[in-house]
Amino acid sequence: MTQTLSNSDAFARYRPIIDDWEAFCDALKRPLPTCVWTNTLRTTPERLAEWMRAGGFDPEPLTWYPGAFKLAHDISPGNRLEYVAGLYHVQEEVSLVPPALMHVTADERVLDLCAAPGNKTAQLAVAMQNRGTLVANDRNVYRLRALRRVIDRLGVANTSVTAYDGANYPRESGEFDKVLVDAPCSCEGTSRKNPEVVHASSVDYFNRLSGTQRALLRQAVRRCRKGGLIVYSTCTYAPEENELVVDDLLEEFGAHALRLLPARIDGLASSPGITRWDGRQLSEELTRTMRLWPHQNDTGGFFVALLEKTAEV
Ligand SMILES: C[S@@+](CC[C@H](N)C(=O)[O-])C[C@H]1O[C@@H](n2cnc3c(N)ncnc32)[C@H](O)[C@@H]1O
Repeated sequence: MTQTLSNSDAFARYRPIIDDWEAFCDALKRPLPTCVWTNTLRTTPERLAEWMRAGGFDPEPLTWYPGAFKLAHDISPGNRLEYVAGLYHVQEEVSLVPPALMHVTADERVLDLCAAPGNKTAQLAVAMQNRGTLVANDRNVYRLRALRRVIDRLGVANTSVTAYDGANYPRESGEFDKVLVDAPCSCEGTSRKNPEVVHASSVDYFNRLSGTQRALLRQAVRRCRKGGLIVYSTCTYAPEENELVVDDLLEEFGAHALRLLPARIDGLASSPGITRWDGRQLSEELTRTMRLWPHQNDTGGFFVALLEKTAEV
């Protein structure tokens, strides 16, 4: 007989670190709203909102992210001509957070180390207004095809694509002002749209993934210039893949070379990262990281750390 594992059973280990367990469980039972953002290379949020209303959508502007709109969960915005014409992109609201914390500008050199299928690359390229240099890397060449389709549709022209193992990203690529590590993870935070992730999770699996995650974050720090920023993110709850990874890297590089900056966004509810897990005491600095639980903003779940490299390593 197949046993059905409910979300609340699977995630019970997180009960002590969730501010409102009942609200968390209720949120997981609800369908996930859809979210779109304006491609400001091609149009304005006002015109996009008009087209959406004319098409029978009821776009609700996100207060914390200019040009993005929440739509009802049963809408298919990927079927519209405006989508094909690259006037907007469809992306889960909480997935907008890591690039938003990077505050990229048009004169920077930016590396997206785990970029496919390109949602955050597209967001960064548009935020840079198609200027500067953006490198989108992923070791999976099949997933890179999807990334190319996304950036072509949106008219992105400042992005080069590479297919290295990010853990060995070549030194010859030079230094970057900012590096994003949107790491491969156990994806627990996507259970509202992919219920099967609940069955795949185990502490062994988290620990296996965390080896790759440490290696990717380590290389991101190396490839970043002194004074530059690194964002580490996952769409999972497991502390083994989040605070524990960041804590290890803080210790490895030392306080003189790497420090956490507060990861917070006005208008977006979040919780601070944890400083104790499974008997292990972590750096107090970890409270500067950001946990986004599904019930806080009616989204999926995410973890984000914002790091500054303060010395050559
Ligand atoms: C969470 S997904 C990235 C999602 C993407 N940032 C976006 O917003 O569309 C993680 C990606 O990491 C890639 N990946 C896994 N191991 C990698 C490695 N060692 N080096 C580079 N990319 C890797 C996977 O192929 C996958 O595309």
